[in-house]
Amino acid sequence: MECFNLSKVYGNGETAVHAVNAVSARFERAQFTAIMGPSGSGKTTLLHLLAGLDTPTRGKVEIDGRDITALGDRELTDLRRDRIGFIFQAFNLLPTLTAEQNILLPLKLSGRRPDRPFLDQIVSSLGLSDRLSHRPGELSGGQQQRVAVARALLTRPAVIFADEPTGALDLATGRALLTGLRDACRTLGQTIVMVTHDPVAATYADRVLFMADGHLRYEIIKPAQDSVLTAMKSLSEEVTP
Ligand SMILES: Nc1ncnc2c1ncn2[C@@H]1O[C@H](COP(=O)(O)OP(=O)(O)OP(=O)(O)O)[C@@H](O)[C@H]1O
Repeated sequence: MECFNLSKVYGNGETAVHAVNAVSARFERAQFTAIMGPSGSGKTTLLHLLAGLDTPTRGKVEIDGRDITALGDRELTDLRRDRIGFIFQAFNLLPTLTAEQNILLPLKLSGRRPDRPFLDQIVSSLGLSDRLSHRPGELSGGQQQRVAVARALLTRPAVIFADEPTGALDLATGRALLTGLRDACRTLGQTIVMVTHDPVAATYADRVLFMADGHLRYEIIKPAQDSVLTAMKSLSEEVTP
């Protein structure tokens, strides 16, 4: 996946906000990228533009070599369903379906058959085997989050987008989730893009992109906690006069 000169402006005239400003970046296959930056720096907006959930004011996004900003609504919906996985903080599970039905729903909607051995592998690696018949309301926050991860992985999407995926989880569950994402990236070749405020979560990624005021400012390859903290500190000092 790649984006070129991507910009998003909200509003116009004096009140215009350049939420994302001329961002170009490449996200390789099997690469796990974390996006960090101060509050309001444009992280979520960038994620939404990359995922085709929002349309840019300028620039373009290519997934699998296709310019998604040039697609019609129908094609974009198909692409999102078939090639993109989402893990958001509000897990978007359907309350009336069981965990298993929730996991299988995207495949069902696209008329594809589930790969049972693959489903079993994902479910057991996420520790959900004995929870499949539960409805979301009968699961803990961490379990619901893992159901959302299983649902995202099962379709074998080209790219998985995660917005603060560990935000609502306790430490151990959060770490398990990040390990699961990193393993999926390695073994299934998925591209992962994750917005996070947590410097420890960022160290699970292959690289961290730092945003400030809508711009991409730094890139750290193979992030360690101290290099991430140093970059965060220097950005927040720039932003807070
Ligand atoms: N729908 C919108 N209309 C107007 N302004 C918006 C809209 N969405 C976001 N913004 C503005 O764009 C800027 C970037 O917002 P964004 O949510 O992308 O930041 P963020 O880095 O994800 O922040 P946080 O870490 O607080 O979640 C902010 O100034 C925000 O107020």
